[in-house]
Parts: sequence; C-alpha cells; structure tokens
Amino acid sequence: MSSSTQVGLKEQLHPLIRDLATGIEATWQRWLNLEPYAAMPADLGYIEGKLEGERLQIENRCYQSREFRKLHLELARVGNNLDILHCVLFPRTTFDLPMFGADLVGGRGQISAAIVDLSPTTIARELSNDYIAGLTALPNPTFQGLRELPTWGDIFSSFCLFIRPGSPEEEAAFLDRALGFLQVHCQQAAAATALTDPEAIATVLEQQRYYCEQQRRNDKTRRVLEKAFGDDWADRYMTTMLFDLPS
Ligand SMILES: C=CC1=C(C)C(=O)N/C1=C\C1=NC(=C\c2[nH]c(/C=C3\NC(=O)C(CC)=C3C)c(C)c2CCC(=O)O)/C(CCC(=O)O)=C1C
Repeated sequence: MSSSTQVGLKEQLHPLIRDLATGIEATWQRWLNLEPYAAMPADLGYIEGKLEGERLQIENRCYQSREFRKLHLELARVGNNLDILHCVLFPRTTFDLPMFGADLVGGRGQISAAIVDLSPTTIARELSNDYIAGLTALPNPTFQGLRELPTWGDIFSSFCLFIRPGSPEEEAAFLDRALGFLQVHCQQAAAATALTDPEAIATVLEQQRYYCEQQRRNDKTRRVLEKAFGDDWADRYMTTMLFDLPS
C-alpha cells in the first residue's frame, strides 16, 4: 500500500458522508482549539490496499485539543461502492467526558448503517444532567429503519441512534442529529475543567479501555480491513489507529 497525501476522496463519497465530515470539522473548528495530532503513525495518513482485487482507500484526519487527546475523522472507500465515515473523539483521561462516536457505511447510493452516540465513559457511567438536558433539547425526529445493536454495543448510551436511512429526509435528519450531538459535546467539553483526583482519572481510563475493547469486537470492521490488508495489519490498525487504548 502506498502512503501519500491525496485530496478529493471526500468529494467522491456518498453525500451524507461528505456533509457529515464537513459538519464535524466545522463544529470542531467553531468550539475547540485544534492542534495537529502528534502521535499519528506516519504511514497511516493516507492508505491504499486491495480488497480481493478491489482498492481500499483510507484518509485519516487527526487532531488534538485541551480536552481531547485525539479527534479522529476517517474517510474510506472500498472499490467503487462502499463508502465509510468513522469518527471517534477520545477525551484526555483528565476530563470526565463521554466518547463521541459515529460510523456511516454505504454502497451504491444507499447508506446501510448510520450510527452516532455519546457513550458514557465517565466516572458515573452515565451521561451528566447537562448532557441529558442538551441532548433532550435537540429535535428528535422518528426514523423508520431503526437497527438493532450488536452484543458488544453495551457501551452505547440510551441516546444512541442506529439506523438505515430510508429517504433523503431521514438522511438529513440523521445529519442534523449527529451534528447536534457533537455540538452539545464540544460546548460541554470547552466548558469542562480538568480532573485532579488520581482515582477519578483512573476510572475514566478504565471506562475508555472498555469502550475500545468492545469496539475492537466489531467483526464487520475487522473483516473489511483483513480482506484488504491481511489479518496482522488489520489488528494493528484497529488497535493503534481506530481504537488505541489510552496509556
Ligand atoms: C460509534 C459507533 C461505531 C464506531 C466509532 C465504529 O467504528 N463502528 C461503530 C459502530 C458500528 N459499525 C457497524 C457496522 C459496520 N462497520 C463497517 C466497516 C467499517 N466501519 C469503520 O469505521 C471502518 C474503518 C474505516 C470500517 C472498515 C461495516 C462494513 C459495517 C456493516 C455495515 C452494515 O451492517 O450495514 C455496526 C453494526 C455492527 C453489526 O451489526 O454487527 C456498528 C454498531
């Protein structure tokens, strides 16, 4: 696989993926002071591989801020018809904040999986009243194609939205809700003060570790990566790029 900077992958992807990626970065820029992510493995910025003769292109954008040790937005395309958006915000373990995660998977114009959540990797193991107030205040449209979470999905909150969008209107409603979640999160994070109690910090670390361990059990993700890059590379990618455990 070659690792060189490429532009233009975003513009080739499904409009909902393109628009969510644009909205995520705009929200980060508006509420957070972003710096480049120093620890990005140099060979994982732009990656190409073969999936049974089909090309897998991956473009990673990573940042950091006062509150987050890593803000990761990944865009990928498998062959000519499987488009993926992956986004995870890892709070520094000195901040009692949940983990924002989103995953969109689509092929041939249809998004088959769209999920967004603020997962309570917090000391209380639940979202704070401020988060609940912020999320409850968002417009809450009904979706027809709700999807069932897999067993490793015990990390997700009661606000988790996991759908197969059935119309442009549902795609637009998902986009608004996902960006609404992110805006609540960034506003709360920007106002948060750092933890000092070592026990509290250790609890946040433990919660984030469990989140990463559960996410690594997603065999749908693993299988795509294995077929394109082989088992060892896929395991390294899932454990060092997608869901690296905080030290
Ligand atoms: C915040 C949540 C979250 C985060 C952060 C996250 O990374 N995944 C998350 C959730 C989640 N993803 C799922 C599914 C799929 N994921 C991929 C692939 C990739 N997803 C990627 O991010 C990458 C790296 C670029 C690849 C390669 C494919 C192909 C599918 C099947 C699509 C479908 O079923 O229609 C499911 C359903 C799992 C199930 O039903 O068993 C859930 C719950």
